[in-house]
Amino acid sequence: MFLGIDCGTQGTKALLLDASNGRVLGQGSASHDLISGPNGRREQDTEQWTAAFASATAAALAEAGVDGDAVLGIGVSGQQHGLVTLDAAGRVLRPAKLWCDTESAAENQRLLDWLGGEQGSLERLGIVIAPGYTVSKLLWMKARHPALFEQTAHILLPHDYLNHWLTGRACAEYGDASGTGYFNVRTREWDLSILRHIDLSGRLEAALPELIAPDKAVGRLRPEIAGQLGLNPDAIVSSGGGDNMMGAIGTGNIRPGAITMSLGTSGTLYAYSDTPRISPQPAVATFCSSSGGWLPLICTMNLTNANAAIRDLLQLDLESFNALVAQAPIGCEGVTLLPFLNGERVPALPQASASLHGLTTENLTRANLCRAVVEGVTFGLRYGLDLLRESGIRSERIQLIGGGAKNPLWRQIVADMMETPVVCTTHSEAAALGGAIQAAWCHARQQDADASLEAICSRCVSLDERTAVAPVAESVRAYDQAYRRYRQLVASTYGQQTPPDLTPVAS
Ligand SMILES: Nc1ncnc2c1ncn2[C@@H]1O[C@H](COP(=O)(O)OP(=O)(O)O)[C@@H](O)[C@H]1O
Ligand SMILES: O=C(CO)[C@@H](O)[C@H](O)COP(=O)(O)O
Repeated sequence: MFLGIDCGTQGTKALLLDASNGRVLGQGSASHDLISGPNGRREQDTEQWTAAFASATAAALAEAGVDGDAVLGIGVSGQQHGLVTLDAAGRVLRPAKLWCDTESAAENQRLLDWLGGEQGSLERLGIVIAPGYTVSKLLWMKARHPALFEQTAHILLPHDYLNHWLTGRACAEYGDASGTGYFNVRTREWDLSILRHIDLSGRLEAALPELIAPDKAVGRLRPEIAGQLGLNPDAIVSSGGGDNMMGAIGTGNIRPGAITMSLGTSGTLYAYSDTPRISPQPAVATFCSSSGGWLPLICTMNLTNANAAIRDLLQLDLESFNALVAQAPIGCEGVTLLPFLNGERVPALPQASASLHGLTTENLTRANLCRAVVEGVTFGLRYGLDLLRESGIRSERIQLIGGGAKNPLWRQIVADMMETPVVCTTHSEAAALGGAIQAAWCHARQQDADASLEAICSRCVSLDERTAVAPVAESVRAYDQAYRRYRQLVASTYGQQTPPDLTPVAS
């Protein structure tokens, strides 16, 4: 039995997997709050993660009716890029600064200039550092919290922090490390010089966790944690990884040929590659995978959070919101919402705010507003898919995961807007499933050095053909029109900030 945990932005999900037959025996979840502040601050208390870990795990074990002693391994997936700082005694110094925090966008620009711009960043790191990546948070912390910065003895990503809490060991693996901005994705090594540029004292280099390969164990549970969680003290903790890397494993995206799209707090799109094929497109982040290869990825910052903002404004529950989306026609009778509430990573508009266009007395309806936000966030992913395809990535189908994938209408919107068939995997909590699968792989490798991840994925991952939808020609044409309008509006609203490849296309 293996436990997969996914510490996402809005909550933690736990899943108990019988890896011998691929059956998911139990699941649990618990939510987190965001600390929002001025200038795009988005932080979270790490105590919420550990508390949510414990309650989601208890719920999964209870649903399965399984004793925690039966758990042989745990794999932790976590929201990428967040910064957790610990002092020498292992105490958390301040709330975790998250992937969606744009407060350090100016620091990111300064670091990008130091790297020699997008080209310099690509050459040196294999990725273009973007607002939200860990590295700019370090520069921000040095300026804003110098006393805490001086006490920093460990710099960890969210899932590294949870692994440290579980085992007492500070480790990192390549996939999540590649989203820090101080890691070379080609050579899979830390890039020390950017850390030295931030701080000459050597403090940051000394605070780096040890890198391990994705099939290696971080260690075993600390006895007090095993007791607290009611888990087997001999259970191993696998390397874990970023939620997208674990989502790739949990959708079987460990060989070239598939594209996974996640509709979570963020919108992501990624495909496995067995070589570090660095995309010349700055928006495509060629991260490492947590299965031995690479994972070119696109991430939009505003997705279900933007839906939630409109839902809250109109005081709607999820069901009523989805019903209103279904009532409005494609294109929302001319209403377009550019959903960049907290700046945006793809398209690269870190300083943008959201805007609403095309309102008239006739079309200003709740249904059009609800649909306009769903269309607006999905257009960002359409732009991302075009960039991924321009980088040479092909796939005949999109595998859809994340909370939003549960909505059949959104699945059809994705199929029509991307002009590509869509299908969900049987288990929508793909990142938690990926964690459990990786733990099973790591456990198997301890007995047999050749144990294959592919064999476990083929037992545990399947597509749910009942969710399969194909694009409808008439809708594809209607979205194409609406997407042209979206591009024109981005260009006219954000002017010179607009990425050159997002300028309007001729009709
Ligand atoms: N049926 C649905 N239709 C639309 N959105 C949904 C549906 N079910 C869940 N969601 C949204 O999915 C989001 C959570 O997705 P999830 O992938 O768990 O996020 P994260 O991992 O970022 O915490 C929530 O904002 C929720 O409103
Ligand atoms: O920043 C990225 C990817 O680069 C995000 O995808 C985060 O990893 C957050 O994920 P969710 O909470 O939306 O799952």
